[in-house]
Amino acid sequence: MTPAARISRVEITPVAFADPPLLNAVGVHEPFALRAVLQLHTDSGLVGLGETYADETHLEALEAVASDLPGLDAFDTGRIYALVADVLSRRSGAAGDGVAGMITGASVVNRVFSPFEVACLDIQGRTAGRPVVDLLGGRVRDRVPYSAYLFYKWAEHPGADPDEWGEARTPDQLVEQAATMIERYGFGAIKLKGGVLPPDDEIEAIRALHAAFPGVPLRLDPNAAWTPETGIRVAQALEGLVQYLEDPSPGIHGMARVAASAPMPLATNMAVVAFDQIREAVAADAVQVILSDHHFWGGLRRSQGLAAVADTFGIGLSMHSNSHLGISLAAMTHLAAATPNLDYACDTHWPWKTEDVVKPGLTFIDGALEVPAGPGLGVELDPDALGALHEQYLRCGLRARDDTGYIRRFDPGFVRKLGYW
Ligand SMILES: O=C([O-])[C@@H](O)[C@@H](O)[C@H](O)[C@@H](O)C(=O)[O-]
Ligand SMILES: [Mg+2]
Repeated sequence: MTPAARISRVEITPVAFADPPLLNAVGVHEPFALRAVLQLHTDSGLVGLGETYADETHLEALEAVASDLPGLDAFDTGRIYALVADVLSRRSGAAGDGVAGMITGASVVNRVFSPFEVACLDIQGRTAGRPVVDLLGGRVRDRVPYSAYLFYKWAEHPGADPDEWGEARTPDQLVEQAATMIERYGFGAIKLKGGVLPPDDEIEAIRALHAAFPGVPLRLDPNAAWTPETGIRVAQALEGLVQYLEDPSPGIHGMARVAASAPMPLATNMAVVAFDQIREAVAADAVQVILSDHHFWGGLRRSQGLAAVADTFGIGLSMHSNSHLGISLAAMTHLAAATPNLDYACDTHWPWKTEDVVKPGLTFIDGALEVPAGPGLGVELDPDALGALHEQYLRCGLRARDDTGYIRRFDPGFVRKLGYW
């Protein structure tokens, strides 16, 4: 019988890694993105890794759970889920939000549980000598395709040197950005983060990408910056040009109005971010693709639960990404490899970062990742890199993601674009 993997100690390390000035509907990325790295130690000397958001309210919730974990078995994730729910129910202000960019309605229990579950699966895999994908039902694909994630961006953070990507404000600059990303990683699908320029400019950008990369599936995601009327107009203008249109308008009802007249599927990581929102979305036929994200859907196994629900209702499944490091990329890859209906190329912010905490890094070939061979997640922490990025966290002074506050330092009249155009 497999020995128990008793958790003896939990370490939570907030880190900051350099992030370019990427624009979105609510502002611009700050010079550093924040993440928390979890290390679950067992009596037997194993260490399981997890990665999650690092906004202060989230860190406090993680710490509260961490102090109750020692003594539990890493195979007992059901019990650990109940413990997370219990710990959070006893904390005032546990619903503290502010972690995931524009994801605000997700379940706090699922968000807090997620990195612990991933770290437990890492331990389970290391104990059994098997990769995490095998604990999720085994691989249904050996290679997981990802998409090129394009952003409008400034050439540099104010006061800093230009970054290697340069400015992107015009269709030509976006085409150049896509060409570089595809040359480096081989991506076979392209997503453009929109909601930055007026919709007609973003339609032009998609037309330019379509002309430059014929046959490559395209997606546009304005993060609900448009009214439903505009969403319908843009959707019709993009007929035949995009694979899906992501979050054109706010809320389940806004999405349902656009969906009724849109010639392509609508995808979301904003209108449906928790299990209790699915019923209403299905009834309204508001979304045709859900972007899963194990960081807020409650870990890898719950994300597979989401996959089963999506399959039941004929809803497609893709994968969402915020800025992340290699532990999360490994977890995303194991999950996607084991989930049959997760068959769109996954999102990843990966090309935008230059620093990491794992070794060896994962390598994209032809736009896809091979499932790490394992055991567990198949990535190892680099203690020096972890220490350096933790120092960077301490020095940089950022304690929560605030794209709006940052952009308003340079553009005081900036307005967040929710149902704006
Ligand atoms: O990082 C960003 O700017 C993205 O806009 C991110 O916050 C979103 O959550 C995400 O990428 C999305 O697909 O909506
Ligand atoms: Mg999105």
